[in-house]
Amino acid sequence: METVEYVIGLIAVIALAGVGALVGFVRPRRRRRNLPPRPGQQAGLPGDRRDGEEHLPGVGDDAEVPRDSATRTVEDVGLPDGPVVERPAPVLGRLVRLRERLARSNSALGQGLLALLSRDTLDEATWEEVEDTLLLADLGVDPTTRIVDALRERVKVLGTRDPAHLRELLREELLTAVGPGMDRTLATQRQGERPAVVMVVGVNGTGKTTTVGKLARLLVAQDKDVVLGAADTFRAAAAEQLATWGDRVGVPTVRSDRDGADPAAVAFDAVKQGTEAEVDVVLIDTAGRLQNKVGLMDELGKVKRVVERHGPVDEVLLVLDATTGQNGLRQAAVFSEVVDVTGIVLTKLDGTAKGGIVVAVQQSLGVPVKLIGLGEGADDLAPFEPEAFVDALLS
Ligand SMILES: Nc1nc2c(ncn2[C@@H]2O[C@H](COP(=O)(O)OP(=O)(O)OP(=O)(O)O)[C@@H](O)[C@H]2O)c(=O)[nH]1
Repeated sequence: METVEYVIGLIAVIALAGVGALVGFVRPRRRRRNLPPRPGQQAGLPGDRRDGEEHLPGVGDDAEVPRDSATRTVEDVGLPDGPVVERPAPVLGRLVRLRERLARSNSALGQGLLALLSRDTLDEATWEEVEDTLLLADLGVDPTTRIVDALRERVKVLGTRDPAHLRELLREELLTAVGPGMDRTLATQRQGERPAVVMVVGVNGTGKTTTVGKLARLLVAQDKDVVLGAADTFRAAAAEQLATWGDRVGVPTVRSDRDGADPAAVAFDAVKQGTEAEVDVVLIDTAGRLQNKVGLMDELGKVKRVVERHGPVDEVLLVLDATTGQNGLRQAAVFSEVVDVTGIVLTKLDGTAKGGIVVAVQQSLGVPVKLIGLGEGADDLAPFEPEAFVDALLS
């Protein structure tokens, strides 16, 4: 009997221990199930591991739960294709778009002349004022005398006092002075097996690098392939500045790794690479130099001669800052002797009342103004159109 009681007691103890153990194991797992789901996790999502059971991390779990979710490919996350290339503004009608800038800065010329011609009497004193207005706008003495003489004569012969008619006469005379018949085409067509080569020259700070950058955009807008040559090796930041302009429109820049490298060598390489790449145009930026520094002017002549080993330089553009007025004419004459300037770029016409410099510089050099700068914006460079220019002055 004692043995039976002993066995029953032993079974009871074992059973109690078993229940206790079961409770101990089951409780913690229940508690875990009641935890809120992790953000974004729902039942049945790939985060659930144990054969249909939800899994939330707990003390003692592996630090990392293996993922069996489909990995997203690069295409799925939509990476950008490459650097964003800008689309420059169309070339056609640029001057018309920018006419406000000209009209604003040159209102003394256009509106001033119209006001004088509309006076009740056109006496000697009034004609003198007309003359002064033209001179103040930097037209130069000869063109001013010609315009005033022609206007006086026509007003006298026609006997007109009608403002609209007088405006028309003034427009015609200004247009004649600006030279509507001059050839202003930029030589940017490929020449047989080689690209057109354009060199940009001028004194410091006139806007050469900016002009090369803007011109590259203008050519890209005409669907031309362009290479830039950073032959301004004087100013450390110039090559960087040029390359940035090029990058914006997907145009490569040939430059030297070294500051102070030989500008002729850089220009030569630019034309070589442009030829190999079969581009349409190679644009070469050069360092600013004062016209009275003989050594620097000689160096410029050398750059041109070295480039000419590949073939002729098709266009030499002299950049003149319109705000410097008559001083620009002296620069123009010296540069023209050294590198045979074929076209003028007048920059900063948005910031000066001296729009007449267009007439003066053409008159003194016999070289046409081909482009004008009308602001610091990337597309604020326009091909020069005499009619649109005069209309802007008189608007
Ligand atoms: N308002 C105005 N500013 C201009 C125009 N063209 C150029 N500039 C500004 O003129 C300044 C000088 O331009 P750059 O292109 O650096 O001149 P640069 O001739 O290359 O200078 P250097 O290399 O030192 O000789 C810059 O601040 C340009 O933004 C323009 O048409 N209008």
